[in-house]
Amino acid sequence: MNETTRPAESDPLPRTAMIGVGSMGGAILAGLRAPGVRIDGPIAVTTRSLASAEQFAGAEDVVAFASESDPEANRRAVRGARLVILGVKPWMIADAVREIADALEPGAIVVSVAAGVPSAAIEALVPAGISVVRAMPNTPSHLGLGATGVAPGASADAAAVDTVRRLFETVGIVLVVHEDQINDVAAVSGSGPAYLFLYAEEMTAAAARLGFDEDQARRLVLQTIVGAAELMRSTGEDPARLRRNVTSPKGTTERAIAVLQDAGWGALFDRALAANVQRSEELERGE
Ligand SMILES: NC(=O)C1=CN([C@@H]2O[C@H](COP(=O)(O)OP(=O)(O)OC[C@H]3O[C@@H](n4cnc5c(N)ncnc54)[C@H](O)[C@@H]3O)[C@@H](O)[C@H]2O)C=CC1
Ligand SMILES: O=C(O)[C@@H]1CCC=N1
Repeated sequence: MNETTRPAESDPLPRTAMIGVGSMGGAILAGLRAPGVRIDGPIAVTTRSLASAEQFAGAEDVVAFASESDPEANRRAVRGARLVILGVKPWMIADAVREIADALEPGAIVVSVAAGVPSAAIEALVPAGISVVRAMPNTPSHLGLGATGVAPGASADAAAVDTVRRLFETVGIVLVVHEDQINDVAAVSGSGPAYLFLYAEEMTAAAARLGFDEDQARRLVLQTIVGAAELMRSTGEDPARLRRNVTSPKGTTERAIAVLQDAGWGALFDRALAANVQRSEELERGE
């Protein structure tokens, strides 16, 4: 596993197209549109609805095509692109790839962010010479705070991996992994923001039950999460040590932590991550 971080300055990314701009594609797109990110030409995107495409009207850095009103939208978007990001749902990937296959530029790189779609399934549908790379990003990419696993398919050489690594470094940190680890990346960081949001929901609800109003509860919980995350990030300290700093012997935190640990907190994460990986494996089997 090989981790890299966002570079201060690098060559422009090659011309890029994105098929499907939903939660994940939209987050990547927002990250790519941030000041300082340099791309060779406007990013071509396709949305399903015309209304979604119209939000980009007048933008200089994005050209949008809507597939509901233009049957050629996806093919138009990928023409001229050296880098094509597939941002549709896993079960739509095969149809999308069949649709664009013969419009792809020779030598283009196709990046799929879909959970549970092996690179080989995409490689079987594209012309020879196209490189397929899998990526497993997460939605904080929107703010340049993403964590992405990148795994080459058999068709991708080191240069293709490097280009995709650079793409995702513009929106956060990147781990280059073997494809057999990509489901694990999905379980940890791909889905990870949702676990944190669930924690925030539950903490806010519990705080409200203690008597805080909704706004007070939200502010206390949000600032606690942001502050604790920033403390971890800025000090680089082991979270166990930071936890011990909060946990006075015979104090209040100790009692609460004991409740969480007695409830099997650690084992619960093992089960949740295993369930996540299992779901990726089901998607691989088309279930
Ligand atoms: N949401 C997340 O946090 C993450 C999602 N992923 C992967 O990202 C992919 C997309 O997931 P989401 O963004 O959550 O789904 P989504 O439903 O929000 O986005 C998919 C988008 O594709 C569009 N679309 C569908 N068919 C299209 C077509 N023929 N032409 C153009 N656009 C089309 C839809 O209108 C929608 O906006 C999935 O494969 C998922 O496994 C990966 C990592 C994290
Ligand atoms: O829930 C999903 O299937 C996708 C993959 C990782 C995060 N969201």
